[in-house]
Amino acid sequence: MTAILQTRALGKHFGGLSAVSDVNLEVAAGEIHCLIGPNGAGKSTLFKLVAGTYAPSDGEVLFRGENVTRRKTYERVERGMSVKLQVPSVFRELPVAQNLEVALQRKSSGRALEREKQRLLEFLQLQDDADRPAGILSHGQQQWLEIGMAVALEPALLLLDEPTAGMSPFETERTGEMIKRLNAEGMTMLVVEHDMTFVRQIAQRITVLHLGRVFAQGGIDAIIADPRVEEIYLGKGHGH
Ligand SMILES: Nc1ncnc2c1ncn2[C@@H]1O[C@H](COP(=O)(O)OP(=O)(O)OP(=O)(O)O)[C@@H](O)[C@H]1O
Repeated sequence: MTAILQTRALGKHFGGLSAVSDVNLEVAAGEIHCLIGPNGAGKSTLFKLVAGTYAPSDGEVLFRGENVTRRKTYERVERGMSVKLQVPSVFRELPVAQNLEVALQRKSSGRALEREKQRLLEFLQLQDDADRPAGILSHGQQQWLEIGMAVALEPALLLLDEPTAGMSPFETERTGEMIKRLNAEGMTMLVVEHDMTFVRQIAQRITVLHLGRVFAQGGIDAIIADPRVEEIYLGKGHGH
């Protein structure tokens, strides 16, 4: 397995609270890797450590073989990471197409940019909304637009924090299809997600966090069949 992303004994504490401890995560090039776990397990904190939003208290982050632990988010983006956070942060006043242009300008210009913009609008099924302000799109469409803006950077690794939060089952399923299509084209994904139906739809490998630590790791079938994983979701794992 070639790991595109690795964390080594990664930890983050906030004062006396250990949000993430001793996490060794490996994301293989080409896979869709989901990060799951009960509320407060440390998923968002780990995500922010990988993205460079937080500096770790302990340990290292390696991306494409390079130690990026001290690198800022934009430096990680320059090296091929792209991040979509949980809350959509599109430019609400700007038309949908122009939002994509802003992102595409980092990689292309002229006719190539135009072509790529059309391709993305189609991919996101937002062609009919291209000239409307992004702020009037539905919540789900805004999430898609933001995925499109992250994808515009042509990342090797796309980080998605709860991409289906607030979506209807129909929108959730379509989001899964989009993610699988991007993955089939070669993009590696690390996805934090609560919705297990969605995780089943997309995940190839899963890391389960519990109380800030890696609780289980493996293929989707093994994780779903693991009674210990079910227990922590039911809350029985607490206090031991
Ligand atoms: N900025 C912060 N300052 C202090 N404590 C924090 C901070 N961020 C997270 N925590 C704490 O760290 C722990 C892990 O939180 P985190 O948000 O990473 O978990 P999570 O698995 O993403 O949870 P959820 O599924 O509810 O989003 C929690 O106890 C949380 O209260």
